[in-house]
Amino acid sequence: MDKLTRIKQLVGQLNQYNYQYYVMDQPIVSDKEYDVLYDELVALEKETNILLPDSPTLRVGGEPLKNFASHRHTAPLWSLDKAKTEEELLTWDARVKRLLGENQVPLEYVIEHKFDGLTINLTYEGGELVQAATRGNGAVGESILPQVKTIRSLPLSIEFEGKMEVQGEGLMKLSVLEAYNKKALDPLKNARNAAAGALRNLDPKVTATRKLDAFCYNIGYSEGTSFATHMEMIDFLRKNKFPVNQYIKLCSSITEVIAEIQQIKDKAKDLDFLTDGLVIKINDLRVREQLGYTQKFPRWAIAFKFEAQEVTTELRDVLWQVGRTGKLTPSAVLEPVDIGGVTVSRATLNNWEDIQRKKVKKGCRVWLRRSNDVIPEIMGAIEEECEGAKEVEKPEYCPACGSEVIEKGAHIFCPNTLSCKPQMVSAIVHYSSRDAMDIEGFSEKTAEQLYETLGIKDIADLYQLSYENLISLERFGDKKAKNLLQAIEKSKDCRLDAFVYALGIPNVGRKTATDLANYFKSLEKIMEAQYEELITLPDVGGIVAASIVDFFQDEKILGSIQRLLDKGLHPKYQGEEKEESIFTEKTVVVTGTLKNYSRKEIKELLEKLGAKITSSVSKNTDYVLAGEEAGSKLDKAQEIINAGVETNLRILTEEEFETMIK
Ligand SMILES: NC(=O)c1ccc[n+]([C@@H]2O[C@H](COP(=O)([O-])OP(=O)(O)OC[C@H]3O[C@@H](n4cnc5c(N)ncnc54)[C@H](O)[C@@H]3O)[C@@H](O)[C@H]2O)c1
Ligand SMILES: [Zn+2]
Repeated sequence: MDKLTRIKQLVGQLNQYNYQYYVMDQPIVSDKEYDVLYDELVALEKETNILLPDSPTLRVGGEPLKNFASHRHTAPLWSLDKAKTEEELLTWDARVKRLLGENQVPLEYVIEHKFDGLTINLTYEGGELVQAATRGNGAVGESILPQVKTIRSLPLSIEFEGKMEVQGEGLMKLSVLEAYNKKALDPLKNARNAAAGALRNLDPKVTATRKLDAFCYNIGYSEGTSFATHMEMIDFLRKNKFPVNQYIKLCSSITEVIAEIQQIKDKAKDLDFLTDGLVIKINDLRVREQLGYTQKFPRWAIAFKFEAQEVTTELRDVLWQVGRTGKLTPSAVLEPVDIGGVTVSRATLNNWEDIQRKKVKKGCRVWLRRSNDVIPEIMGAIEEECEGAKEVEKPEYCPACGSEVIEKGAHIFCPNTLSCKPQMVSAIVHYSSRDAMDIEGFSEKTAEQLYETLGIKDIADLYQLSYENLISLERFGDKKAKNLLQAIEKSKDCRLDAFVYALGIPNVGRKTATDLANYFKSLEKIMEAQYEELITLPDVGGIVAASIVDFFQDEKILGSIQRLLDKGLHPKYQGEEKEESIFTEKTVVVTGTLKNYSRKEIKELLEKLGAKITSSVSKNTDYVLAGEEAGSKLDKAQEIINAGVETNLRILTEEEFETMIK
């Protein structure tokens, strides 16, 4: 293909993607796929000097929708040039310095998050928010004032009275998106499009249901004030109570910028809002004026893009796997794809209902998102690319044992708890795991042998195994058999919390098992616990409480537990574990904000160290642990010490505390 043809093809394709992304808020390719084509176009245009008039490299964003009134911005809005590597960043910096020429001042740079939402431009006049608009094509956007007013963090009135345009990004917090998707009939695939789609919805009531947020980062125009630097401008925004993200870093060289990027790059995944990189800007606004703009970007700023955490790929198949509780979970088989530097070929689809809601079919292209290094999740299908795709069939029979399955809520179960192999094998492995009964020597392989060769169909059967049984198994010698028998015997004398965990109650992890043991102190009491009482425990919510109650109402389970007890199992409550420490029996007051502990964490740690925690300071207090911005309690402690009365009271900083417990 000759280059002109390819250029025409790319322009056509990218304009189509732009339309889907900017106008419809329904992208059909990932940003990564878009960027690859865009970069190819930029390179070809440079090489051939051919620039088609409708090339996306000449234009900002997309055209405004006719349904909204259009709004002409006083100061135009721009796109951002981007760098993906340190070299590209250095090239940008060199270009800036070259443009500034000889007698330039040393440059300062600010780094901010690059929020991935919808650009909003807010107009204030006489201290009131009078207009809000999308970026549109940079010169003209859509007027979306009622929609923007649903964002509670944006001020409707401010102190400053001149005319001013404030730019920011409207977004949906990731936790809000997750909560929304749990209930939504039509789950949202991505936080950016969720925010963009909500703000460009004609009905502000719909916008309000999405509970959007915003961060402001620029003043495009302001009457009667001027700022020397970006930092000054940001201060002004903060003073006028605009939502400004707390992260902003001032650097005095490009080397410092690069070091900072290295520092915070990996932390971006943990933020509660979507970002697609960082923005680096020259701090001095007069220098910005000198540098000016290209057709599309400011020359004084650049986006440093991170590796995408969202990609698209093909869903090839869905396999159903049977877990310990008999639940069938769908596991997606994908065409292998690189996501954030890792190649993945499997992903989670939570359950049958999830597959329906997300409208995914075998052969569809799907959106895949990776967060916090867990297994990536399929967010939804690209409906335009599901042609010829086949429905995922709802399993009628267990893939492992062939039993007819049953449905409970959104989930599908194999009811054959007695002879469905994966259920029994994983139940044995869980029961004997270190945090549970700690029976050494139970690999998955061994559990399979017991199931297949010895016909173990119930955990209680483990206590019936004989030396002859075990020695008859493949890869079992005298020593291995004896050790295993001994470990099984030893487990009869077990701790209550370990036993409760070993039972494998759905939604009850090790921590909850310990809490239950500490609270109820005996197996009988836990088995009889009522829902109302369970939910009074600190970390037990409705779902966990209901699982516990249901579990102990199941006849089969009660039978199993009884058989275990008949075999001589004796779960004992051992009392709460407390470490002997300098804090044992000491009275401690915590005040102010600690850097390394939340209130709950420090309370738990101190309790574990044996301290008594109280809330008011007196001369009988032993320690006041004072974090930042400690107030009246710290003053009171100081007073007591200064008064010279007889007291053991000591004030500790967080650092001192940490050295003491080392
Ligand atoms: N998937 C698709 O189909 C598709 C289509 C078009 C564009 N895109 C994506 O969008 C990118 C280009 O889009 P663009 O021009 O809208 O955006 P951009 O990536 O060029 O960035 C400019 C925007 O960044 C935002 N921003 C966020 N935080 C900021 C901060 N701290 N300071 C300044 N600005 C900040 C602003 O809203 C500004 O408008 C492409 O690289 C591509 O990844 C994807
Ligand atoms: Zn089964």
